[in-house]
Amino acid sequence: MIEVDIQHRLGDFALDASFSTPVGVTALFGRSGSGKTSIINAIAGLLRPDRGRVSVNGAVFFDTDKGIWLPPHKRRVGYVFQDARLFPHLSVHQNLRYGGQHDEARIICLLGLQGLLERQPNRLSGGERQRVALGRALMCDPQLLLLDEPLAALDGPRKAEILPYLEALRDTAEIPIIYVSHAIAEVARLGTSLAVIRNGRVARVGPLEEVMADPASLALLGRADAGAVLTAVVQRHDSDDALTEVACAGGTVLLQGKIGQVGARLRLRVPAQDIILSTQAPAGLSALNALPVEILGITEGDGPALAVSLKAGDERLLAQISTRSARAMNLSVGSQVYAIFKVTAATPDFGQGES
Ligand SMILES: Nc1ncnc2c1ncn2[C@@H]1O[C@H](COP(=O)(O)OP(=O)(O)OP(=O)(O)O)[C@@H](O)[C@H]1O
Repeated sequence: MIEVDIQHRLGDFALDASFSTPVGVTALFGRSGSGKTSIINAIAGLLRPDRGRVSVNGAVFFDTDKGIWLPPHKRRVGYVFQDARLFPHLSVHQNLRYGGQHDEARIICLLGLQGLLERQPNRLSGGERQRVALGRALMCDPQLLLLDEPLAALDGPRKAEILPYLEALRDTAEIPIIYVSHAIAEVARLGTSLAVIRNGRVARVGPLEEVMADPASLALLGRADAGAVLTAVVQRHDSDDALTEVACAGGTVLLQGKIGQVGARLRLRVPAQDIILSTQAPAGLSALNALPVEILGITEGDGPALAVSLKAGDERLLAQISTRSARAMNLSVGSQVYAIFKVTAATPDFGQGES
């Protein structure tokens, strides 16, 4: 359990953030300048807040009321930055061992570093460098891992290469991870909890699927980023049409290209703005996905759009439609409709599960 409650003034910027999240990956998501890095710097001890308290699994890092302040090196926190910050004169193996040798064999295997150990950092790709930085942080035996935009400097293919390693880390690590990002696709793929940071405050926090399916997320995350996350299992690949068929709680969904191995579990983010609602099963439409859903709620937003909360099996979808459409279609809570979307809308951005 991570418990954060900090207040701090940085020039004109006021940080006033509090959240508590269970073990897993807590994604801190927000625009540039919203205060994400300041929050994790306070957790790491690189920034000393004016007031507050931070504890991780019961270990108190600081508590201004009780006069507790642990210096950074006593917090056992692993920190990975956007740029890997490896020592250029040391080999990969020497870089890994710089802070410790905790669980070395397993970490090298988990991050696929076996073939890289004797290389110098200047002979690594950006993705490989980040894997080494992750390994180095883990070999210090941290009780908390802080990842500050670790993929931001990488191009699409390099992101695709490193994401499965981060997923493996999430699924096997026994320590909490805080993952800072302003890329919703990464957050949706890796997070277990989501804290939305706005103007130095935590605007919303909770289990990732719940926050992303909440109609309020339309205003909170913005039109381009709002959209619920479905869990899917790969059923088969259709090489003739270059499609992947996956099973979700609400029915079968088709994705573009060959995604994952048969049997692999995926997370699909379906953007709210990409869903079309229909009162009838679609015919004569090019969109290939049409899930039967029930309307759970219709929420007015700031503008002319409505957020429609949908039940697909035992999962949630979120659609954004115009007030005029809702009126013309006579939509109401309890209506059975179809959620229609193109294969591209649900296809993960970075070749999910290809490893
Ligand atoms: N030392 C400082 N003095 C004054 N203002 C600062 C200082 N450090 C950061 N800020 C301001 O605090 C705010 C939050 O910065 P922070 O780096 O925490 O945001 P962020 O969400 O991590 O942004 P990014 O995604 O761009 O890294 C910004 O408005 C920034 O300009």
